[in-house]
Amino acid sequence: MALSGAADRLRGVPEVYDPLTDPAPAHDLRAVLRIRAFRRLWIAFGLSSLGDWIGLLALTAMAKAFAGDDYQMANFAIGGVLFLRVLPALVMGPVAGWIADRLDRRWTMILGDLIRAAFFVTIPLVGTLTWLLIATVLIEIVSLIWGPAKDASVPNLVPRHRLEAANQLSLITTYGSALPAAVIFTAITLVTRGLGEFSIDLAVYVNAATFLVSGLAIVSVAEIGRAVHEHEEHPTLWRTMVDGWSYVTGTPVVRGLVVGISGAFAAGAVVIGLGRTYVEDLDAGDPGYGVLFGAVFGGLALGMGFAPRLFSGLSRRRLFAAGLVGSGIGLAGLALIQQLEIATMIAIVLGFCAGASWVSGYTLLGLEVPDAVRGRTFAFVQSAVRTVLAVTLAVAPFIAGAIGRRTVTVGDRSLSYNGAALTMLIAAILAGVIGLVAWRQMDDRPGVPFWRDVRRSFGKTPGVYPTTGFFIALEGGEGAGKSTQSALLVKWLQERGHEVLLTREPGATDLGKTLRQIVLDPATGDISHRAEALIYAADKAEHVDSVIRPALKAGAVVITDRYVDSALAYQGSGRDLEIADVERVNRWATDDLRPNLTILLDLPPKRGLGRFEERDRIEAQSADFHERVRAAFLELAAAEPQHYLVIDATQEREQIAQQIQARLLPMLPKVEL
Ligand SMILES: Nc1ncnc2c1ncn2[C@@H]1O[C@H](COP(=O)(O)OP(=O)(O)O)[C@@H](O)[C@H]1O
Ligand SMILES: Cc1cn([C@H]2C[C@H](O)[C@@H](COP(=O)(O)OP(=O)(O)O)O2)c(=O)[nH]c1=O
Repeated sequence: MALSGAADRLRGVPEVYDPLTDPAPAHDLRAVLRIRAFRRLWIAFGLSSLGDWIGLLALTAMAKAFAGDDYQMANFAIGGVLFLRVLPALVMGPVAGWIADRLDRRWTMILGDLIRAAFFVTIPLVGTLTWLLIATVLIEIVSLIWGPAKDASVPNLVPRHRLEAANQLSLITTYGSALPAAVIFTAITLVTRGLGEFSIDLAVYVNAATFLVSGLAIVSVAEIGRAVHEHEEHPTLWRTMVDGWSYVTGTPVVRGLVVGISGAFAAGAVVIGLGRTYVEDLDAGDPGYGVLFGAVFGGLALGMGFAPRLFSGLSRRRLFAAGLVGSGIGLAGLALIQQLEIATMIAIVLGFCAGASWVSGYTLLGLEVPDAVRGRTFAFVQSAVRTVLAVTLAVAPFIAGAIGRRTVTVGDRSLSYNGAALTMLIAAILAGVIGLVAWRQMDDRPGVPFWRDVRRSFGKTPGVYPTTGFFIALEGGEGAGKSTQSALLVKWLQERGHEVLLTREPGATDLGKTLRQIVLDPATGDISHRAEALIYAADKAEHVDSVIRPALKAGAVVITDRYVDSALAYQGSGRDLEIADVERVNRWATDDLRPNLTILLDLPPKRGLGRFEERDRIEAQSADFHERVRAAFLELAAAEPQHYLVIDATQEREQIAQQIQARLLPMLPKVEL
């Protein structure tokens, strides 16, 4: 890869960026932005989001201006705008997804942006409240089709393992643009204060301009394409809606995700909806509301941006559920602790948890749902989320108002509470319950304690992935078929023109042979577990330094039969050592060099050991030992699916080989012919 790259540079051929061979870790946001098509979509989308927020601020301000001085009228007008913004989603969310799935996604987005720009321009030109409300509905309908078209295109632009980072960026952009939008809006209205109503008109025009530019930016993203429907009959609209609904409700994982994503959203919305009355009860007024609002949004952005990386030891499903429970706990904290400074900090944590949940939920959904129904499903989620938003924003203050402020006296103790706090407490319980249900339904690591996963997240290094050559590790228990598959793999790679080096641990170097002799000979007897771990680690250090790294540097595909995961599984989980300690030693020994792909051949230990008769010192360990080893391998793979291929090794040799080839094909460096 590097050799051909260097040769290309010498010949003056510009190197084509290939996202599949980019060695940057999967969560690297910059790596997604290196993909040109996605970058353009992202810019367009960022502008649309910015416009959306400016539009929200400008239109509410304008509605108030149209309504005049009457306080109640002004509230109705503002309420009307907010309500009409969510109404279309409630009525036609699924239909919008159906339409988005049928249409060319690129043209849907381009036209959608241009139409929205045009509608926005007409609002100040016509200048009546009625038209403002009608235009709001029309703009919202267009947005409803635009959104799913955008969401559904992302998986076609970025490789699977970068989908999470891409979705994270989308979400950060959606909510991150709220702040610059507020600044722009304030700046416009401040600067043009003397111009009266024109000042808000100007904000609306700026907003229209962002949509115009966004539409033009998408013109250049030719890769977006449309969903594949070639051999499919076109079902009726009604059928599609019923199918969409039954698909979402009939697939437990998808159903759990939709419920959970809505729950995360509701937790944030409760704070926004109740925030104004909540801070009033703290005697904090408007600035307090601003701070609380900012805290939730800030936390949300932080959660979306950093949670997956910070908690890299948690699987996405676990992060999703834990985020929900965390939001519930945060809400309960807000309800119980009525002091602005602490409440602000809790609001940040709450936003963070909701954001973490949301970004992992979206990512999981993108991975679970097939391309042909993705538009429909995302549309479904969006309408579910908007419904929840509308209901929460409308119902929460109502409940709070109905409860009012009360003081209960029991004996000589009196307890004061207010409606907003109590409503938050109810919402907290709901969010917590949804989170726990999601956890129970979707946990992909049963039996692994949550806190162990969390602890594992900290102190973890991202690892070094080879940028030249390609590094493959085969892992699995005894007799899983590693030697068999590595031989088949070598043959296949060589046929495709790759330079291949097959090696193994322990014992691939002179030093290694001696160490192997010591550590595997039954005559060695019982040695201290730490000594055993260090011998294996010493073998690895020599192996990486004198065999693996030089071969990778020369551009070869290196296949090793066992690597660091074996040490983590055998010495870490099989023995009584702390996995984290074994990991530190081995990361140091290998200079943190990690395989681009680890192929785990998973087999019940009995079947593997049954495949041969002799036993070395390790193979002779108890059945429990081998069960723990197997579980440890699976756990390692589950935590980082983008770097693993787990294969059911009870299958036929050929079948296994084909699955390995299919996964490797798009990842391998190009061969220079
Ligand atoms: N898919 C398979 N199904 C049945 N037997 C297999 C399969 N793959 C390998 N074997 C046999 O199982 C034994 C162990 O395989 P091997 O590749 O040496 O495993 P490992 O290197 O993981 O110890 C060998 O006798 C091999 O022929
Ligand atoms: C690389 C490595 C292997 N081992 C064990 C696993 C195996 O039982 C043994 C290697 O034996 P070997 O016969 O080479 O492996 P296989 O069973 O795949 O043919 O060493 C560790 O305990 N720690 C390690 O770090």
